[in-house]
Amino acid sequence: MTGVSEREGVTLEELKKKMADFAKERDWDQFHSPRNLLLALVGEVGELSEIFQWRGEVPRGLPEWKEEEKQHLGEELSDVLLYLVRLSDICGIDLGKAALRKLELNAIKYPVKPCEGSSKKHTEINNTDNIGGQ
Ligand SMILES: Nc1ccn([C@H]2C[C@H](O)[C@@H](COP(=O)(O)OP(=O)(O)OP(=O)(O)O)O2)c(=O)n1
Repeated sequence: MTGVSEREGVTLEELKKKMADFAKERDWDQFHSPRNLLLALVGEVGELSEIFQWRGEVPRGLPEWKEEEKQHLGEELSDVLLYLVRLSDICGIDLGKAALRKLELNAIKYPVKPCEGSSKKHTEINNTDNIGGQ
């Protein structure tokens, strides 16, 4: 597609505003209800999954993928992000703040020492252990 901007440092606030403008200009606020947005989000997660479906595990950075395939991946990831941002906005959740808080909670739930090198769920971790490599 031509005339599509590519810029670094985009913020959630900016995406939120652009989605709100996009919907308003089209008189689509009526369709952007929490439930509709959630279903749209899940649909896009399905489309994202299809890209990886049947490929088996793929190496980080997707070195074997064609440029068109990576562009398609970027589009589906963006659909997921945009619906997530919009859903959060419509529900009155500040997604940036909520995500920062969640990161802090994650750090408490998964302290470095017992979790290092382990993919165990927090419910299986004994804080007095240094599990290492499990
Ligand atoms: N009611 C709608 C419909 C679309 N969009 C926006 C958000 C998504 O980023 C994108 C989704 O558009 P499509 O439903 O056309 O889905 P795709 O872009 O994935 O196209 P396709 O399903 O043809 O692959 O458009 C929106 O905000 N509200």
